[in-house]
Amino acid sequence: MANILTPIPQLKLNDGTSIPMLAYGTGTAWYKSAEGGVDRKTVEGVKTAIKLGYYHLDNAEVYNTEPEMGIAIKESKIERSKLFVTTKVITNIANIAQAIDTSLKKLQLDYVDLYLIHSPFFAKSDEDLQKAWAEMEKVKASGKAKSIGVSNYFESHLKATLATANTPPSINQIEFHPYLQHGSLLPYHKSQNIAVAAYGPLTAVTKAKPGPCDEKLASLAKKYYVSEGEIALRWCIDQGVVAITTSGKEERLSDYLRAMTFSLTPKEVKDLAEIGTQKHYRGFWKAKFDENDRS
Ligand SMILES: NC(=O)C1=CN([C@@H]2O[C@H](COP(=O)(O)OP(=O)(O)OC[C@H]3O[C@@H](n4cnc5c(N)ncnc54)[C@H](O)[C@@H]3O)[C@@H](O)[C@H]2O)C=CC1
Ligand SMILES: O=CCc1c[nH]c2ccccc12
Repeated sequence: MANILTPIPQLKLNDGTSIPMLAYGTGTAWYKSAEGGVDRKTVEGVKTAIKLGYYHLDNAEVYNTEPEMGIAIKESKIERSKLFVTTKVITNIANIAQAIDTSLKKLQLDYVDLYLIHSPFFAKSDEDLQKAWAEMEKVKASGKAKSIGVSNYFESHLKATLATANTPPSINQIEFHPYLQHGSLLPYHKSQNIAVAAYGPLTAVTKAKPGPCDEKLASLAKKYYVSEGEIALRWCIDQGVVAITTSGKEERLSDYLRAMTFSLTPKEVKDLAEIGTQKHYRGFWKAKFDENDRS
């Protein structure tokens, strides 16, 4: 089993802070459909991740796993400053000031490193996006979030937000893998100095298999003596994109860390990207994207 021999690289955000480029999320394999008692399996999952060196933890109010993450952090006895904790707001988007307080209480933290608007689909107009963003800026000013950002935003949502923002979003967390590259969205982020984080980074080797990338992923895995999943994670990181993954299996989580021990060449990144355009696959928020597509 691999341990964290090579440190996880950090990406500098536009507000001067740094974010670890590999994260452990509690939204997919772990989320609870309703609030309830503490789920010890989730607590142990987060503790295992921290033990292995996953110091970037991703959460959201809708996952109902903030209490478990809070307990895991406490029980891990890890220094707060070593962790990078993200959470997101959507259910309580109408009262962001209260939502951050509730999340912090559940997480047993004084601040989060990153606070995100989970999706733009609550907004009926650009003004709704702009008002919500102004509330996010207040959260940052209060010190309850070191950085603020968005998730699942199209270019049009970012443009509307930037039109009135005093502080631009630091990051947009989107589904990103070879089968969902979003055309010009990544270059747009670069032009605005907004970072990108990928959820679902393993999709090409899990849910979207079989696909046109299979052969390339297999040959790269053979070349670097790693699994195809580690190639998929590296493909994000080598493009400057933060990868957010998860697993309930310690061995798998440990293996993902091998993605920190090599890099793909620019040609390998490009080849996989080109092959990936032959297939389109979206795993999350499908109905919302179909309904709202104005990209
Ligand atoms: N902002 C947003 O709207 C969203 C955010 N997220 C965040 O991203 C995190 C990761 O999202 P995922 O889509 O789960 O990431 P992912 O694409 O890395 O997939 C991880 C899943 O793949 C499974 N897996 C890994 N290797 C496998 C293999 N060889 N064969 C079969 N299955 C395998 C793992 O057990 C795990 O369940 C979430 O926990 C959440 O924190 C996820 C979805 C939406
Ligand atoms: O964050 C995206 C995926 C996800 C997992 N659990 C929920 C609950 C409600 C909305 C989205 C999600």
